Amino acid sequence: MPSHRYQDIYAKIPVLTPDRTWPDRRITAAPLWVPVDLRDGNQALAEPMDPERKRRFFELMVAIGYKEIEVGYPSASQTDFDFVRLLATTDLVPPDVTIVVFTPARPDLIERTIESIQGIRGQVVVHMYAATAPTWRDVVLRRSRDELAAMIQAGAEQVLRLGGESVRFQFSPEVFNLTEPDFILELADQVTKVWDASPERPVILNLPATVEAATPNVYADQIEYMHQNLPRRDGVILSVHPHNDRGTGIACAELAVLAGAQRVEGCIFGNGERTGNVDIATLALNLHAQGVDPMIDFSDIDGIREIVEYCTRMPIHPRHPYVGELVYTAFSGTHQDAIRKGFAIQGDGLWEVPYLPIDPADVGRGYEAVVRVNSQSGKGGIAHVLETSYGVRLSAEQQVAFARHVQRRTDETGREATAPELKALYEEVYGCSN
Ligand SMILES: CC(=O)SCCNC(=O)CCNC(=O)[C@H](O)C(C)(C)COP(=O)(O)OP(=O)(O)OC[C@H]1O[C@@H](n2cnc3c(N)ncnc32)[C@H](O)[C@@H]1OP(=O)(O)O
Ligand SMILES: CC(C)C(=O)C(=O)O
Repeated sequence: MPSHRYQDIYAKIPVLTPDRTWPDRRITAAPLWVPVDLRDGNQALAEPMDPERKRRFFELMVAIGYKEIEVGYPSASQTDFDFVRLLATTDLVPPDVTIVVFTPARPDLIERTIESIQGIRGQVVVHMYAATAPTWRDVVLRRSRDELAAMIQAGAEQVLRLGGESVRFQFSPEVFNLTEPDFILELADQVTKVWDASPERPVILNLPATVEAATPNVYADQIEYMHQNLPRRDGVILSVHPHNDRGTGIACAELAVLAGAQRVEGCIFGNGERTGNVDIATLALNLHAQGVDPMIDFSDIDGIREIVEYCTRMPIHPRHPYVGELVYTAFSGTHQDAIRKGFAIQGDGLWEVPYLPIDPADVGRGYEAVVRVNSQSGKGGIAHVLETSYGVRLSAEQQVAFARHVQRRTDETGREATAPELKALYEEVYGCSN
């Protein structure tokens, strides 16, 4: 492998160490979740969502409890523009939900963005981004730091001038995690000054790991450094936007919250550019599994999944945390045995069933699929299936003996033995139907 072609983050930008407190903290409350499925998720799809899909997705997000929703990139396409107009001219946005629209720092596109939100009731966040990392500055925008700072200043002023009282401002320095920290602080100072950021009218400073570039502890340090050094900190909502290039988007988001982030952007099941945006369902249900109210209702996770799969036209992997078809299922004998014993003593109190981090019923799943039998299974699992599916109780000796029959059959076929197949085999072996 030509690994010599790559360098770690320390060779690229200064990574400053904060007065580090995040390793000793705990997450005791959910941050503000902001889904970007209709923008970052949508821009990553081979077939972007049509108006009907956008609307269904939006209604889903409102129904499960999101309070701030990025609804699109109105200057990118007529579909996006028209969707924002639909929200502005109907009562689809409840009074307690704030919508966010996304724009680059280009005067014509800012103008078009502001045009799209005319007439929206309540507050709207205009989210402006600009690439600030050295490679993007040099290669993509071909602007010096000063030129870029001037462009961002002009964009922030334009949004303020055109936006009116109900608009709030969000700024994202793109590829924050690969931008020099002193430049981020300079830009943060600039935009919060333009907007006169205050607790009453805070500016959202969103610090994206646009492309993951280091271990999550580095991102946590970068976020905590900002948390401790940002100018007008009480007038800033510190937001993060992790992607998943290294497969550590979840860890980055969780450590970032420990490090001071108040708001997290992501997509429900992690759709998004390349390997995806951070997965908000996993983040939220990780909190639920630690006894913290996630503030989003995932009690019908399969209903949510159906809509997300329809809108994105992408299937969800069977091993996907919390929602995958197989994530509450054990095929292996010792796991099945432990689950069965756990179920036998589980009451209404604290959830203590081994190998099941949460009760599947919390997300609307039944218990039928918890134990499935194949050649890796043992007597406990087989007995569990017969008992829960058919009320057939095997004695201890029968369990041992019947498991040998099942083992022979599953070794022969190489397949799973379904509950009806186990019942048929039981009848074959014991010559009875109960
Ligand atoms: C990390 C992110 O997710 S960023 C969001 C990415 N999302 C999208 O791109 C989806 C929607 N995009 C689009 O519809 C189009 O790209 C548009 C309408 C925004 C712009 O379209 P076009 O004018 O055709 O330009 P194009 O798509 O080639 O974009 C590149 C131009 O934008 C400039 N640009 C890129 N980012 C920014 C920014 N944040 N602010 C200002 N200009 C920018 C580039 O420098 C380049 O300009 P140049 O042609 O003068 O070199
Ligand atoms: C927040 C914006 C700029 C974004 O989508 C990203 O950086 O990934």
